[in-house]
Parts: sequence; structure tokens; C-alpha cells
Amino acid sequence: MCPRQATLAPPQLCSLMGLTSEKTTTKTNQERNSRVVKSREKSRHFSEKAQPPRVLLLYGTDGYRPSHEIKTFLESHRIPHRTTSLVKGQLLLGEKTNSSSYSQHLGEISILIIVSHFQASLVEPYLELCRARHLSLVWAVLPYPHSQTPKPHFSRLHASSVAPDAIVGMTLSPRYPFFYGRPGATGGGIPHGKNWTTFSLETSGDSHVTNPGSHVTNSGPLPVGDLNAANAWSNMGDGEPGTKNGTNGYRVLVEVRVKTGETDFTDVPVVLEDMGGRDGVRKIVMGAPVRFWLSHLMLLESVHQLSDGRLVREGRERMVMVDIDDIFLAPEGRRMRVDDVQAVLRAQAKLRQMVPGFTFNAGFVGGYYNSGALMEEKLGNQELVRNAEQLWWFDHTYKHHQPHSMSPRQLRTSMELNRQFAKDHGIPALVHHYAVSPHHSGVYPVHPPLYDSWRQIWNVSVTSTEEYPDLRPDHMRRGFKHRGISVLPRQTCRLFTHTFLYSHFPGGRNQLVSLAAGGEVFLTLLRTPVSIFMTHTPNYCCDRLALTLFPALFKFTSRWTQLQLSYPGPLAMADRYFSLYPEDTSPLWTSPCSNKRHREILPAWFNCSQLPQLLILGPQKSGTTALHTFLSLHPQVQTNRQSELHYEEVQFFSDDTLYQRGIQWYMEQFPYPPSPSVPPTNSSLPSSPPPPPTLLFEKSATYFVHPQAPQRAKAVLPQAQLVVILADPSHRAYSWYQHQRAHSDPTAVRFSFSEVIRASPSSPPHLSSLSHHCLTPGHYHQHISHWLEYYDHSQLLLIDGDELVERPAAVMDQLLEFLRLPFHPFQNILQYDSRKGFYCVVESNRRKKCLGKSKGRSYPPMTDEDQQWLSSYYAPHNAQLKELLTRLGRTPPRWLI
Ligand SMILES: Nc1ncnc2c1ncn2[C@@H]1O[C@H](COP(=O)(O)OS(=O)(=O)O)[C@@H](OP(=O)(O)O)[C@H]1O
Repeated sequence: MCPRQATLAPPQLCSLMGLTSEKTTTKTNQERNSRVVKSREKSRHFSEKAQPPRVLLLYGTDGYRPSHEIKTFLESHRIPHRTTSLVKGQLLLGEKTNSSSYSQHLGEISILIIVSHFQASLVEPYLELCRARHLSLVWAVLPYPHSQTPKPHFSRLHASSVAPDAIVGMTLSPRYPFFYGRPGATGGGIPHGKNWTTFSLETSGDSHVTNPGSHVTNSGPLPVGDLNAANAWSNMGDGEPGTKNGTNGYRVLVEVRVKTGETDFTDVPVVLEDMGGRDGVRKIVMGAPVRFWLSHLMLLESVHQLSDGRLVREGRERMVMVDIDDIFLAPEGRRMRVDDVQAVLRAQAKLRQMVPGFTFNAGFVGGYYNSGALMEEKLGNQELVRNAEQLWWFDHTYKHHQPHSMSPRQLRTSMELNRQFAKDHGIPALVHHYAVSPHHSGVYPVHPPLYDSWRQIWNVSVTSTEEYPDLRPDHMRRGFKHRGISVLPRQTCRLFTHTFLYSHFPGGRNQLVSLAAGGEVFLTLLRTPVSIFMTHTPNYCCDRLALTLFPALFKFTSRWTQLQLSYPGPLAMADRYFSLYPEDTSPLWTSPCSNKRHREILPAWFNCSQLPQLLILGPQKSGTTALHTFLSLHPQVQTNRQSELHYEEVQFFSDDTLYQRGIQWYMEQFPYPPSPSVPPTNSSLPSSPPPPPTLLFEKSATYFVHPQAPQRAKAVLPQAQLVVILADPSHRAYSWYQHQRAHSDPTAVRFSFSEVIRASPSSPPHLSSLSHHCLTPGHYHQHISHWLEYYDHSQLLLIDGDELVERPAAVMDQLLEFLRLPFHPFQNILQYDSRKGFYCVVESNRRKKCLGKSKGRSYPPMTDEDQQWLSSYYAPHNAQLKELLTRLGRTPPRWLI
């Protein structure tokens, strides 16, 4: 155990004191806790935590990688979900006796997705659970390992393994009521990869699983016929939900054509729906490799079908925009010539047949117009301008300078020059209210002068970036709104400034086409309702790679899916994005300091050491002002400037209006810390030691209970140390009530403390609201747990509120140790003042300076009845707190013992 003075200290303090046995246990706890926090945090960061989870993804030991793929699918479509192992899921779902614990763990689930081999023992236990809980099932069947023996049947279904090179074609059922897939779509050219699993109906005997090396399995006794005759569909049946007789109760979604001999082929189902006629569980069984695009399409289809469209938000509409950035700017030999420009216009006309309204979006840097050395390239520039009306145009600064490195005046000048250029050359650039910044600079991390100049000079209301919140993983890129401008996420299409010949593209032309034909670019389009692809001039000269990629993409999409492609322009795209995802409107600012790419596009004034390293979180009326005042006395510590709104508190993470102002505003609340002096390099003089680093901190007592503060703080200050003061919650509530009265809160003035704490939800709204705000901050367990979902508990120091009142110098020693700051003689600086009834600061003139009259107020003591009432009110919350502290290896505060 930690010694007395280390009450509520984090474990590393105990270990500093040489308590090694504690250290061992703590370390394990700490590691475990940190792992849990990290994984939770990952899934919660930018996740849809406001919605109840609806899909439960279950994986076995062999299914970890494929399940990761499915998790990416769920995340990219923002389908609310949880993930767990097959073993754990069975335990959780099986908790029939304790259904509240079931829903507490899992939320409301409607679909299970199982990733496993075709093994009845893995799936059968779930059938019972699905029946009992009215769940549907999607089963992604993994290919059999070579050595495995045939497996038992499942719903009279046999599985067979087929080597990928035996599959020569694939068809989507012409009869299945697809929402996303195109009925009857057919084609060959299935890429090699993992084995596939095909299905057949049992008539007798065991299922067959063939050696994948032999190309094709014995696909069971089901006769399959000509692909075009769609025999597989009719042989498997067109079962309606609940059908028991007449048909087999299956509907085939996809079949593949398998080579069985030199000239023989057979058509077998690879994705089918079991309508639940036999076991009452509606399920979709998929045998295509999980990484293959068909599986993504079928997963989307399955979740849509099984949830009657409730779990997929995007519908079928897909808006697509293709930017050509730097249209006049490229190295010699990589700019468009006249025939390239004409090819672009011809391609555009053709693409409009597949994507209504399709128009290339040209980003221009006027300062480079006609700057190429080759005459053909100058003519190419002129051809672009001659056809300006046929394209859409957007500002890309005049000289391609990065906005973050320009002063507001330079920025404005650059934009004005580009605007004048557009005017002089008849370029209709003001109409679309869209602009893009070179290298994403200034868009994210946000550089407010860029936003202001865009609005002022170009009337921009939409832009795009790949950088929010981060470049990777790309399916997690998001949009946000800032200073009246909608920032949309951009997608990657694998064409860069250096890809202008097929031979420069890894894998050549075939690889480029396969990106579009089911590869990464197709999946992006499938996942993203609003896709903005960035290309560059070199992609349209030379081998014109972009003019291969996009037609291939749209053709493939129209062939296999019913996605409705369109290009309605940036404004309509922004409207659609934010009406689909209103939760993205307000950004979650992330720390630019811990991200290499973001650091490279930070304005010069941005100083990562001007952000605080310590947050005193609260709660209100726990002694936070005293702690703030005392800590500010340390010579190596500085706090924020006084705010005109909240006095000594910044409240950035808990005040939505302030939070919107961005990190720059937050930084400006802190003094610029002294930079260490750099000794002259060639000097023979002994160098003076650098000044000690300054620790910046802020205290905002509103952070403790604010629902978004932990996530916001973690995203900006991942390494911050946190302090929470645990005062007796009953006293805290009484102090808070007195504070409200002192500030003439009409409800607090009108109602007594007894009435306030005893108010119920049926009391007048202003009374029950006051009661809620008075009592709930004292639910310490709940608020601390929330913070620990984001921060590791070693970053958190808990201070006993009574100790702070009675032995403030000891508390300060404890705090300095936690912060690894040098000793400061608080024992001499803090002295008890009998008039104030609290410790005060002894100033240099030896006079005591106490906290203001609003801290340490005089008011009558709480009545015994109220005290008792509160003790029993807080008893369960305090018990949970005690449990938590024990789990974390902390000593409880005195009032809790
Ligand atoms: N040294 C010292 N001087 C004065 N007051 C002290 C001190 N140490 C702790 N306290 C207790 O701090 C209570 C005020 O808490 P906060 O500063 O957190 O209040 S606030 O939320 O910032 O308004 C305040 O509550 P009240 O007594 O109700 O005024 C005090 O109980």
C-alpha cells in the first residue's frame, strides 16, 4: 500500500517510493488498462457512439484478418457495431438470466456477422441465440485449410472449396431483389487470391470439401446448369421467409462458373440467403474471399436486406468529383498539349453518359500560365483557356505557395492576383464557391487567415482535404465545417504528380484498371456517398492515366451495381454530406504536434510547447481555485491568461462556442514560454545552463462532468496530466448550492437546499434541473471512468479535498512529485488564517493573501437531515468509486473510508 501522504496518488508515485510489490501489480493493471483504453478509444474516436450498436461482429481465432476487413467495411459505412470473439459473444448473448447485463455489454443488436470456417460447431450455438433474440445472421465462410477433413452439414447445406484459378465467371442473380448489386450482372476475370467456398444442397451423406489443388470440388449432388439458364437459382429455390414446403427455402444471390475439365464448366452458388424456413433464422452465407470486392458489395447488400435498409445510411446515390489540381503547373514534358486537352473534353462527354453532369474541376495557379518551355505545352495551356467554359474552375493560389507560410496580407494578394487572372482570361471561377489549398496547407490543421481570405476574395464555401482527422486510415477521413466553409474529405485514387506513364505505375496498366475494376478505387466509391478524387496535370498528358482509370471505374460500377452516380457540384455535395452525417459538422481538433504530416504544414507561429501539459479538471466547488492559486506560485509553472468570459478558467473543452474557435485560440490563452537559450557554438566561454522548462497548466472545473471534454482534450493533449479533487460529494453539493444563491440564481434563492436535493423529475423543470446540476457532479465514479476511457490512469492524480483544506502544503508536495517538478517550500508559503478559516498565501511583505470572498464563504452548516439524506443518496455512487479506486490501486480519500 502507498503510505498515508500518498493518498490517491497514481501508482508510479508509489513505485517512486520504492514499493516494488505494489509496482508489479500496478504495472500489470496499468498495461491492461492502457490496452483497453487504447482499443476503446480507437473505436470511439470519430465513431458513431451516439447510436446504439446494431451489428455484432464475431470472429474465431483464424478469422482475425478477415474480420478486420469486415470491421473496416462497417466503419467505412458507419454501421454501428461491436466486435468480439466467437467464444465471448456466445457468453454475452447467452446471458438469458441477466438481460440487462446483456444489453449493457452489447446494446441493441439486430444482426450477427460471423467470420469462421464452415464448421457447424462454431455456428450452431448461435442459431439458438439468434432465434431467442430475433437476430439475423451473416456468415462469411472462410476457406478450408488443406489438411481439414470434411465438415458436417449446416441447414442441409454443403460447402466445397474451389481454387481461385478454377473460377472463370460470376453472375449476380437476375431474380434476387438486390438494392446495391445489379441483378443479372455477369462477367469473368476473377482475380486470383484465396480459395472460394461454394454451396450445394445435401441430398444424402456428408458434405465434400475437395483438395483445393484439384481445381474444383465435388459440389455435392445439386445439379447445376448453364449459367445463363440460371439453373442454380431455381435448383436452390426461391424461398420466401418462413417457407417450409415447396421450395428449398434458399435464394441464391451470386453463383460462379467453375471449370471442371478441359471444356466442362459448372455453375455453383457462392452467396445465398437462407430464409429461415428450417431453423427460423434468416441468414446470408457468403463464400467469396472476404478481401474480394464482391464480399464488400454483398456485405453491404446483406446488412441492408437484413435491417430493411435501416442500418445503411448512404442509399444508392454516389456523388463523384474529379479535381485536376495545378492545371498549368507541371515539370516540362508533363503538361497537357492541345490533343491532351481535347482528349479530356471527349472523355468528359463520354463520362457524362454514366455520371450525369460529370465535369472535370480544374484548379489553377494563374502565375504558371504559359510558363512551360515547350511551345506545344504553351498551346495546351491556351487550349484549356479557350475551352474554359466546358470545365469547372477553382482557385489554387496564384503561385502555388502554401497558405500556412504566408501572412494574411500575402494570402489575400495571392488570391486577388489569381482572381484577376481568371477575369482577364475569361475563366468562370467564381461560380462554384470551391477552392483547394496547395498541399492541404491551412485547411487542416486550420489556418484561420486562409478561411477568411477564401470567403472574402473567392466567396468560397466548400473545400476538401485528405488530412482530417488524418491521412490514414483513408476510410476514416471525415469532413467538418469551420468559419462558414464546409471541408469535405478527399479520397485517394493512386494517381500522383509523378504518375504520367503506365510504366511508372506499379503493376502497369493492368494494375491501374484493376484498381477501378473492384480494387481500392472502386471500394472507395462503394463506401463513400460523396467522393472527391484529386488528380494532377501529368495524369492527363503522356499515357493519360486518369482517362483510363475513371472510365474503367464508372463502367465497372455501372456493370455490377445499381449505384446512382452523379456530379452535382461542390455545394450540393457538401449539402448531401452534412445532411447524411450531421455529427461531422463540428470538428474534433486533433493535436498537430504529434502528427508528422501536420507538423509540416503548421504556421510558423504555432508552438507546440504553448499548449498546457496539465489540466485541473474539477469538479466545481472542490477547491480547484486554491489548487490553481497555489500551483501558480511555483517558479517553473505558468497558467493561462485571465479570460474575459470565465475569469481564471479557459473552458475551451467544455464551452462549444469557444471550442469552435480552434486550437490557435486555445494556444493564445497561454503565455509564450521562455525558450531555452542556445549557447554560441564557437565560443570558448562556459555556456550558462538553459533556463528550466516551464510547465503550462489550466484549471477549468467544468471539464470534469462535460460529456465531450475527455474526447476533445485527449485529441489535442494526448500526453496531458490530469488532476481531479475528490471532496466529500455532500459538502460539494451544499457549497455549489450556496454558490448559486450567492449569484442570485432565482431557483436557488426560492427553494431551500432540502427542496433542491429532494426534487424529482416530476418537479418543475427549473427545480429538477438545478437539482440535477447540484447532485450529479458528485457521481465521481461515472465521471472518472469517462475520462479513463480516453486517458491512461497513470496520467491522472486524484487529490483528497479534505487534505487540500487541512494540509495544503502536503498536497502540493504530492502534486509536484506527480508532475516531476522540483521541490518548492509550500510549507513556508501557505499559512492558516483563523479569520478566513482556510490556508492563505504569505506574500513577500509577510502579509497573508487569502482567496477571494467567493471561496471559503460563510453560510450556515448543513442540517443533519440533509446530511443524512445525501449520505444515503451518494452511498451507491461512493461504493462504486471505492471499487474503482481499489481496482486502480489507489487509496480512497478520508471521507470515503
Ligand atoms: N485555501 C482555501 N481557501 C478558500 N477555499 C478553499 C481553500 N481550500 C479549499 N477551499 C474550498 O474551495 C471551495 C471552492 O471551490 P472551487 O475553487 O473549486 O470553486 S469553483 O468551482 O471554482 O467556483 C470553497 O467552497 P466554499 O467553502 O463553499 O466557498 C472551499 O471549501
